[in-house]
Amino acid sequence: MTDLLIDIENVSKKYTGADRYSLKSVNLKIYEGEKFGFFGPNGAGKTTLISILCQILPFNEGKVTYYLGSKPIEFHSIRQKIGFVPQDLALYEDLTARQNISYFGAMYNMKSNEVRKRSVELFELLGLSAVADRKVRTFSGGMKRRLNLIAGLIHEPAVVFLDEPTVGVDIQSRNAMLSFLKEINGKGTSLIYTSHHLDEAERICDRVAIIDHGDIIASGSIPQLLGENDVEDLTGLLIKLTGKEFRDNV
Ligand SMILES: Nc1ncnc2c1ncn2[C@@H]1O[C@H](COP(=O)(O)OP(=O)(O)OP(=O)(O)O)[C@@H](O)[C@H]1O
Repeated sequence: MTDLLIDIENVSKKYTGADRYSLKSVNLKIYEGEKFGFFGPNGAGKTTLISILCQILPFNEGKVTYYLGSKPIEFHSIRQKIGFVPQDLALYEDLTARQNISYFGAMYNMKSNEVRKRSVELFELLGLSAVADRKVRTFSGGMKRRLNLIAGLIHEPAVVFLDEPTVGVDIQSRNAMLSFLKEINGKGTSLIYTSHHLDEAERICDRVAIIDHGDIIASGSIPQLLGENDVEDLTGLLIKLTGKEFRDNV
């Protein structure tokens, strides 16, 4: 087993004014170099958990410990090594793609020549070289998603949190994004990911956790969970474990 990366112990979250917990005593260990996925119905708690792990959101109870080279480390010491690709696009529509990435690079304290060099590589890999000097507001949804991915990865983080990174994109964009994520994972970047595209998850993830009503109801490798539950794929697993009822109309 590789080194521990994040240890989540009894983490609970109740939003201010809410009458129930969005996460209920969540326990989970994530290891260095993993491609780890959170899956579950709408409102299950995936974004809440990812936001807590990125320290964008506080939690009420429990503990999250981060590790580097198997030693516990304060989050602020590894902040620069963390990338976040949010579900809501974090882009400036009136800036060009290149200007957006320069902004994110500066936010991560990168030198401007470093940002330039890396953005040329990433624009090429994700098919944005020809439009790098166009304003983002002229971009298609797929182009914006690809740029959103570059924005979260420009500083070559060791760990990347991705909250539905491919929502609303076509097969071509998705394919380019997934190949790119696999490539950086092959070079050592840990990926912590959530999506409603379960076929995509099957391509990407080593291990998964299924969340429902703020509880982790199963976790393990995909083959292990499919075998234990006697189902063929992640869709079958999710339906078996979380049922067929709608969850977002309460
Ligand atoms: N700011 C907030 N204030 C109050 N409740 C919230 C807030 N954000 C989320 N919630 C609630 O917390 C629960 C978990 O929401 P969360 O967005 O984490 O789910 P999710 O699994 O990411 O859902 P989806 O798949 O729809 O994105 C839901 O019941 C949601 O209504």
